[in-house]
Amino acid sequence: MIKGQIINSISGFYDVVTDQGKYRTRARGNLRNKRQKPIVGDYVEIQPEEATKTGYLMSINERKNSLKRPLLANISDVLLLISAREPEFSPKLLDRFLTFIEEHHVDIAIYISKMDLLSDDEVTHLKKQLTYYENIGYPVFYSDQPLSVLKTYFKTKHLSVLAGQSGVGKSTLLNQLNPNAQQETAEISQTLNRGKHTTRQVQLFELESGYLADTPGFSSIDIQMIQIDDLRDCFVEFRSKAHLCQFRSCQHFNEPNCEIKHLVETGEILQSRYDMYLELREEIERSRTPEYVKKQRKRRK
Ligand SMILES: Nc1nc2c(ncn2[C@@H]2O[C@H](COP(=O)(O)OP(=O)(O)OP(=O)(O)O)[C@@H](O)[C@H]2O)c(=O)[nH]1
Ligand SMILES: [Zn+2]
Repeated sequence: MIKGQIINSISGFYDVVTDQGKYRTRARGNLRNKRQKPIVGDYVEIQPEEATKTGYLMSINERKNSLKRPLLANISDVLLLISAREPEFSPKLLDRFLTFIEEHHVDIAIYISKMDLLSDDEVTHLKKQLTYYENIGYPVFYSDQPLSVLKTYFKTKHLSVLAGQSGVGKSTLLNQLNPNAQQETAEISQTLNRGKHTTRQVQLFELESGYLADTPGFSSIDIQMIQIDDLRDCFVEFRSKAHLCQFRSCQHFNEPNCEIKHLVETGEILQSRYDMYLELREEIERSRTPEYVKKQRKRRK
């Protein structure tokens, strides 16, 4: 029996990378009976068949975390791509994305693409805007920096996920980081066209150390599934200062002696971030999904 990690899943086959190479495996019957469905990112044990580099997937280790869209386990961080232009940079959109991703309890870094479309003044302005985000703890990268800066960051990560709206440059960046990516994608599509009932989960691409996941479908921002009481914790700078509020359960809304509201007044917390918090609260309140249903769905995760 050997240990490895699933890096690809196509039509019931799981490609598992181990110290001894890659094996194309199938889930063993007992896994299926237990209704344990392996997903990309899972650490597993396999029974290898050396001659054919195939094997059986015998067991799945407990997951550190998991995402639903894309379906992935054990991710180390999300690299959120936002374009400086085309589509135009919007702090509101950035805040929405951050909130939505924070809800999954993963590390987040920000990458600003298409910096070449800005004038020098616009570059200065945008970078100034983003220092706030760096100060609250998000690493920020820019497409006008050498790629080596981003590569150094990835050296500390094992399984990263690229996220962002359509057209921001995810594929472009992926191809810069891994020049084989385009070819790998083409090969996978070819395999898929040949199969009949093909379902593709998500594809991992190799980086110098670790993997990067391309994410079809991570572009929608489904704020509605966040429970209203959890929303405040999706704002990192609120989270780190909330212990200074008078009430532990403070929602930073209309409670007295709220440190967060105080910090908004002094300018230490960005007014636009606080406004977004209120906006999202309202959106969640207006959503038709009752809180008890969300709680149930959350429990099932
Ligand atoms: N000027 C400029 N254009 C870029 C940059 N990055 C990407 N683009 C262009 O933006 C367009 C969209 O890029 P993609 O890499 O396909 O974007 P994507 O995020 O993968 O889009 P989806 O596949 O729809 O999710 C393409 O025409 C790219 O050539 C950049 O840094 N500068
Ligand atoms: Zn408060």
